Amino acid sequence: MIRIAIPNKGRLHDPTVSLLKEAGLPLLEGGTRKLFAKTTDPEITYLFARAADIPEYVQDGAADVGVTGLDLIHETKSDVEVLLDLNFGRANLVLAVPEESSISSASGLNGMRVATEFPNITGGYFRDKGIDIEIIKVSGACEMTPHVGIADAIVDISSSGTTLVTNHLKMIDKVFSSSVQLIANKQSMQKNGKIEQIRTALESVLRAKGKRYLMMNVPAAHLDEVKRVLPGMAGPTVMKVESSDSMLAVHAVVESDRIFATVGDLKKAGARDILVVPIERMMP
Ligand SMILES: Nc1ncnc2c1ncn2[C@@H]1O[C@H](COP(=O)(O)OP(=O)(O)OP(=O)(O)O)[C@@H](O)[C@H]1O
Ligand SMILES: O=P(O)(O)OC[C@H]1O[C@H](OP(=O)(O)OP(=O)(O)O)[C@H](O)[C@@H]1O
Ligand SMILES: [Mg+2]
Repeated sequence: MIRIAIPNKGRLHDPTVSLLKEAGLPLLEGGTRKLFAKTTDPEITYLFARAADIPEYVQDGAADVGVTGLDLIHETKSDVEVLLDLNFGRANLVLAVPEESSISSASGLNGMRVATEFPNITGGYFRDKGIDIEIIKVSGACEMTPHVGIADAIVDISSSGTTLVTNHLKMIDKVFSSSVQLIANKQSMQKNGKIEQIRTALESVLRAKGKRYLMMNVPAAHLDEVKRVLPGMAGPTVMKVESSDSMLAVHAVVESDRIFATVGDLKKAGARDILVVPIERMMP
């Protein structure tokens, strides 16, 4: 039996649930007030927990696998296996001071107070630089603290940067770069191959996200031109069209961000009836 801890609410909940569904492990019974949910695999259950608690749940074996932010894994100093970068929930922990402050680098904060929800990461950052500061631990609304005389600077999460601007703060350094990770308990890793299967399924979804499947008909006389347009990764696959002697069906996998240009070039090279299809999963 494998128990996977996933964020019960907050901004990580929905994207986590969607990704698991795409990987073939949908939540069968949901609802944010539930503690557990089943999936199509009888050997796997979901446990709903706060994103910040998941690293320790996984470290201690309350869950075998977890989905949570790298910042939370480091902050809690959890001893877990990081299996896969799930490539969403990207955010930076940044060092920021009031807009009007003359301080422009971490060293300018020697002897001052820094408010944060991440005392361990923040402490480590300043220690590594040999800068002595006092950490003020807060559990939210960190941006407010410099304006009410509680702190001189903050280390807080920033993604679009809007919150900093709204609160008249400016970033002076990037402290930590985070995104959501798949993690596992170290002992559970040895239990069976199920965790590796989960990792592979998620990886195959992520790999497919940046790709599209292209299908087209190509008159045989134009095949060489069409092949020149199609980037060299895999294929293309070329098949005879049964009803025609001179027409070929060509299939290829193409990077999503090259689709627009590639389709134009394929048309010019003589391809017709071009279809662009999303790919659900790609296994090597
Ligand atoms: N813009 C953002 N603000 C806050 N956290 C973010 C942002 N983008 C990504 N994250 C990541 O989300 C995780 C925090 O998840 P959590 O569930 O606590 O967020 P939340 O949506 O702010 O929940 P809450 O409403 O309880 O504060 C961290 O790993 C953090 O790096
Ligand atoms: O750079 P931005 O895109 O503006 O995002 C960053 C902000 O979002 C988060 O706050 P959240 O909404 O989670 O509120 P909280 O502080 O109560 O957790 C985070 O703590 C920042 O304040
Ligand atoms: Mg928050």
